[in-house]
Amino acid sequence: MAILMHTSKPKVLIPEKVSPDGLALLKDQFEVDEKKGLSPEELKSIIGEYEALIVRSETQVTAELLNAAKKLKVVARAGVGVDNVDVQSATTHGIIVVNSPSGNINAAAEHTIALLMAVARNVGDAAQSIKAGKWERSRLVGVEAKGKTLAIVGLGKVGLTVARIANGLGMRLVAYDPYANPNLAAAASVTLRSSLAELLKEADFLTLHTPLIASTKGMIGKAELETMKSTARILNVARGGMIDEDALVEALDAGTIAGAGIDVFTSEPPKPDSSASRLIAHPKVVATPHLGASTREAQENVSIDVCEQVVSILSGELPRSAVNAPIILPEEYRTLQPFVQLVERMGSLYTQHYSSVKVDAFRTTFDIIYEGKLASINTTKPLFAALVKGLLTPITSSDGLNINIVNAELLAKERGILINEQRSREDVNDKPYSSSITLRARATRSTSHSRSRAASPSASRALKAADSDDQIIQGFVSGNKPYISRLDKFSGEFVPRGTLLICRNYDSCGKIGFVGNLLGKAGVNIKFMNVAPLYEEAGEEEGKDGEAASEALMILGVDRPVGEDVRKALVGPDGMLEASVVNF
Ligand SMILES: NC(=O)C1=CN([C@@H]2O[C@H](COP(=O)(O)OP(=O)(O)OC[C@H]3O[C@@H](n4cnc5c(N)ncnc54)[C@H](O)[C@@H]3O)[C@@H](O)[C@H]2O)C=CC1
Ligand SMILES: O=C(O)C(=O)COP(=O)(O)O
Repeated sequence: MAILMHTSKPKVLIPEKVSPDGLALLKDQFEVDEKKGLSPEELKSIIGEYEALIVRSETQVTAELLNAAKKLKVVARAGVGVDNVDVQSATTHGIIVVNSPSGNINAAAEHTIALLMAVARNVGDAAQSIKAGKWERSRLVGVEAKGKTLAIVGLGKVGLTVARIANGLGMRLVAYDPYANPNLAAAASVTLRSSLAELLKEADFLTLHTPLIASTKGMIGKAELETMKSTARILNVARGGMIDEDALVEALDAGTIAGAGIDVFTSEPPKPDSSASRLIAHPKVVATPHLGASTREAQENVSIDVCEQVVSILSGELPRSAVNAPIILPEEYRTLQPFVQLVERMGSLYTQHYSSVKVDAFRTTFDIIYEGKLASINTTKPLFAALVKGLLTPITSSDGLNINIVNAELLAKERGILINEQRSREDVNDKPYSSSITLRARATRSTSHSRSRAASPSASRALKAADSDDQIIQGFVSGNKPYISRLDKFSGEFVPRGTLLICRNYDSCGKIGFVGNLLGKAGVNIKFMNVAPLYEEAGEEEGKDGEAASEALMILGVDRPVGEDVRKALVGPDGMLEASVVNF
């Protein structure tokens, strides 16, 4: 079987300014191309070479760009908002989108407070005036934050951080967020309002902290502005497009809104004569060029956060903050990660071993049984994906198929693979591990539903009842290392790593010498060898001389790939019954 290997380092494209702190993590393993100022056409023409793309808010990651991306496995957004990424299209292509959900929250919240104070005390106007040689003390009298009502729309991570800082300024805090956690709101001294209309009426300062989505687009328009106090000031460090820029300019001109501090615009950078440009030019507006996340600290945080995730994804591990995949809790992540590796290797061992010993041995109906502690975890989706990846990667082109938690279910279905997930409550207290996994390929196609989660009373009872023609692989994790503990009817522990030669033979003298001799002639060194005897319930078979003979499995770790000619030469009347070569 052809095993595909990368001959060159995977490539990562960074078309924007991303802090070098994270990029340093990539440079050893990947080819990192920082290419700023690319036009959409230029980006499209080169994206096909890259496995990872790291962006901030300026690069538009469109469906058209993703269509041109032949090898892309991850789009990493070094920040929070993914409104510049076509996440749906990425999902369709099996491309994981990750972001840094908390790396720049503090920066965005502090910038909001900076704008609040700047607007309250006319800092922008005063700075320009004094630089122009003026001394306008009476025109530039401001207002205090203390005692004023800060109305927050969107009480998520940034909104809550703004609330906590504003609480320290002595502001009265109210918020509108239909999905807010009331306990977190109360702990931050925020009173929740049940409608936006109610909130707007009482705002001295209004600040927006929602994502730009259908329900927030244009949420502050002419009609909303008209319900606000004429002394109210508006802040936006979330996204352009949530406030109608023309309506705000009109209200500022008419004096029905007192001022605004704006960091984000409908077009960035603003086009000349656009509504964004008019808003920026307005004397009552303090404007900044999308600087919310632009602190050294935040850029370092988000860069390290997403680069670590790029490394994880390109190494076949789970990302921490996938936008288009189920979120794995940190404690679950720690539990699952070694099992993800185990399951992927079990799947890969299955495909490589069985299709090597018998061409048509690959089956499409599998039971995967989680036993012990693993049986009580909430989500097994990453394990399911790892199994599909392990099963299919050895028989597909690694460039053509990018299997991950986003698309595994769909790909399994497309290939007619049924995976029936079961949880066994069987006690594993007498074992040297707390969880184990059994993969069973059924001899006949079952009608069971893919990803069904039937709880099985006991994995070993289920296996005892199994068809003798079922193919079985069992494994466990110990000290974070994956072990295979059973392969078919043989039990014996080995680590699925490097190149393994797996031989089935009658347990008689001279077999080890036979294999060693042949491998030696082929220049292959044996690094280690394990012998796996028959599993306790498996019976003995008749040897070639008619006597009852016991079979055993020999697992040899070798230092280089074993050619198909050598593998074939190992099998014969004086040698092995079967031999397979497996690469991890
Ligand atoms: N200017 C900048 O450089 C930065 C901007 N941001 C932006 O700030 C915004 C908030 O970010 P996070 O706090 O991290 O997000 P988050 O997801 O933690 O919070 C968003 C909140 O908005 C609420 N929400 C959603 N729809 C709503 C609706 N229709 N009405 C009221 N509330 C609604 C949600 O329930 C959630 O609590 C995002 O748009 C993000 O892109 C974030 C960092 C830097
Ligand atoms: O994280 C966000 O949502 C931001 O808006 C920050 O954008 P930036 O990375 O500074 O282009």
